[in-house]
Amino acid sequence: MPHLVGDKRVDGKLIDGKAMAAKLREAIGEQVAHLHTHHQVTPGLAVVLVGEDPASQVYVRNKARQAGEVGMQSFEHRLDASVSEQALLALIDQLNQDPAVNGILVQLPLPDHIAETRIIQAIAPAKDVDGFHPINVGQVAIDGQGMTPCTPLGCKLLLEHQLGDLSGQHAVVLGRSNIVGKPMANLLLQANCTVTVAHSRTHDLPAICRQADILVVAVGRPGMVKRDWIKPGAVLIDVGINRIEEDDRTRLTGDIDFQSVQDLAGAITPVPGGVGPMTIACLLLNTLQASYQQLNLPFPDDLAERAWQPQAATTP
Ligand SMILES: Nc1nc(=O)c2c([nH]1)NC[C@@H]1CN(c3ccc(C(=O)N[C@@H](CCC(=O)O)C(=O)O)cc3)C=[N+]21
Repeated sequence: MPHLVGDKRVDGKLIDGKAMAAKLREAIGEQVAHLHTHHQVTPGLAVVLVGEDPASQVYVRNKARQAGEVGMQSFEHRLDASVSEQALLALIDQLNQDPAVNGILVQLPLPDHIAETRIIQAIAPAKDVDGFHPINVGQVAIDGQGMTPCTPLGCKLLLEHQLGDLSGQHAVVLGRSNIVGKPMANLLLQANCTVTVAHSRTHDLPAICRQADILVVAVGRPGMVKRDWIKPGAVLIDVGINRIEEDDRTRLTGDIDFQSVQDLAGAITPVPGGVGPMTIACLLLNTLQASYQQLNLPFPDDLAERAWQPQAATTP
């Protein structure tokens, strides 16, 4: 049944992040080919993994593989969990200097003996495709022009595809991490939403969430958001990726109790197949953008929008 969000009609459907990410990667691939043909440049992404966390290994492998699939060069650096902060800083310095490397991602979390903030601050802001460096955080907060963190960027693109202009919508962001919640709130504010950031200390979370036309949930608690937290017709973005051991196998589930809210929502992202694939596609988008900027070429800002048009046409 159709619902109204503000004055916009949405229709209770799944937001297919996996399909949208595939289209976005296709458009990125065309742009990579263009750079190669006309500027003899192959964008390069360096991914650094410290330690052997199995989930991180899967993500890093996926990032490197998808970079290759769009025609980028990927450089994987795997370091032992016991590596010193100094050695990691030396590697980052080397990647900062390397002209073949346009983007650098250091997979988080890092082992306890390494100060994450020091590592993030060592990455050249122009190559910081995660958008975690204070220069980029500040620039995104000021005017949205900095390198934007991949997950919030992916969520914003999904929302704009669903709703068009987001002006005047009440967006509630549940979670206040530096990686998702805070940058998400800044992006939504930039897009003219009225933004509420709620978190574990917020009084009466359900009542706050019920006000949301747009609800972005990034708390890491499986199924926390229930049916009575939802305004009918709201667009729901589930950033949570929780691994649940069940009947001898691992199941992925989000922070929203999907079954209970599905028919009430205007639209909702599934887990898996929602925000996750868009996160990786946006990492490639940022790497492409970093390459353009390092070459002083104008970046086609509407790339994602065009990727999802019926007859995806890419122009130089
Ligand atoms: N410096 C840094 N940058 C990151 O962007 C970063 C990070 N560290 N550390 C870990 C988190 C996690 N993350 C995910 C990306 C894609 C999926 C993804 O594609 N998920 C699939 C399922 C994949 C699966 O089966 O596990 C989906 O939701 O459909 C998930 C998680 C990026 N992270």
